[in-house]
Amino acid sequence: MLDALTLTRPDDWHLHLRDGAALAAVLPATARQFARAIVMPNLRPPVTTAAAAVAYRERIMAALPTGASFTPLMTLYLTDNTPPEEIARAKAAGVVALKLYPAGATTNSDAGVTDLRKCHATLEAMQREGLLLLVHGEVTDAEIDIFDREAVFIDRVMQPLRRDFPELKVVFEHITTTEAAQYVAEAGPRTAATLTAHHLLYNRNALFTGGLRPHYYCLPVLKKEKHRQALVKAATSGSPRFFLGTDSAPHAAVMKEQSVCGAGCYTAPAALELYAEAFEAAGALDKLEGFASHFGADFYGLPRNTDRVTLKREAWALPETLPFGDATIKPLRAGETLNWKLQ
Ligand SMILES: NC(=O)N[C@@H](CC(=O)O)C(=O)O
Ligand SMILES: [Zn+2]
Ligand SMILES: [Zn+2]
Repeated sequence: MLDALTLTRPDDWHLHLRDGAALAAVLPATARQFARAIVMPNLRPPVTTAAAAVAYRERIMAALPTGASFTPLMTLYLTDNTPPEEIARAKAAGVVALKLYPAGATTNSDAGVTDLRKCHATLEAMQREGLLLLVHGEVTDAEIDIFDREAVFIDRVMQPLRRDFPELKVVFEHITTTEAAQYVAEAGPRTAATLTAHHLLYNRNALFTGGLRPHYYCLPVLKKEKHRQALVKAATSGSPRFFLGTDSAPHAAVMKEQSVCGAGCYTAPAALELYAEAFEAAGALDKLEGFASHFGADFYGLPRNTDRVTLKREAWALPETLPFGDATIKPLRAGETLNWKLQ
């Protein structure tokens, strides 16, 4: 049995860092594990301009613990009204991607896109300038069953998008279904997907074990076991178009433990350990490095990291709660034992 695993330092290709005291509380956990992260723009108000992204990047850099080496990769929040001219400004400012939130699909998505046809000129500018499009892939129609919203999104949005913008690089974020895994596997070199640790480890039973479990509620919501198995197969396949994106999405414990609970799982404190557990359960630890440390950088056209990290087989307990500004936060698996530990 393998007792230690050394990998190229990984990157997180889908991360929520929030702002202010929350940012200061969660950033060290990510900076300890990852060299870079794609930082989601769904703040209140959302990050919709190059100038706002630059200011947000400065707040992130100011919140970094001294001595930490971490590079935030910035994104803009696409709206119906993002002007095509903003794309050149974004590129010049070092922004690497825009994020498509269908309006109302998830946490802080009210300002999202109501109809992608309104964004054609902006998508053309992105294709021309080489900025990526990152997609929260769920339709929002209330009449569509919540467990089907990702599959329906493929037919209604993804297929036309790929047809109209074949050169655009698109990342189907946090995929949760057999349909999405299959779509990405067959879609050609300019379409990729991120996979979270929680969607690799859990099916929807986790939401209801012994009672309603708000800390397992995220969007897209956990699916049936057959979907989880398809995701594990994709992640461990060695295909360079499936890579790590934690979607670590911190919400204060008091907000999660409410009659109406916000969507998001906080996985940053043990992200790599959780992925190692999922890959080990599939007998595929040898595939973890490509998934966590190589394929994302390759798809984004960025250099791979050169430093290394080591995971040791060691039992340790995640704290029950962690500080979160004036509040507290419960990481996924709070109070439970993990079997891998990042050194
Ligand atoms: N994944 C989630 O459940 N929540 C994310 C938003 C998102 O990524 O959809 C958040 O910002 O809290
Ligand atoms: Zn999302
Ligand atoms: Zn997210």
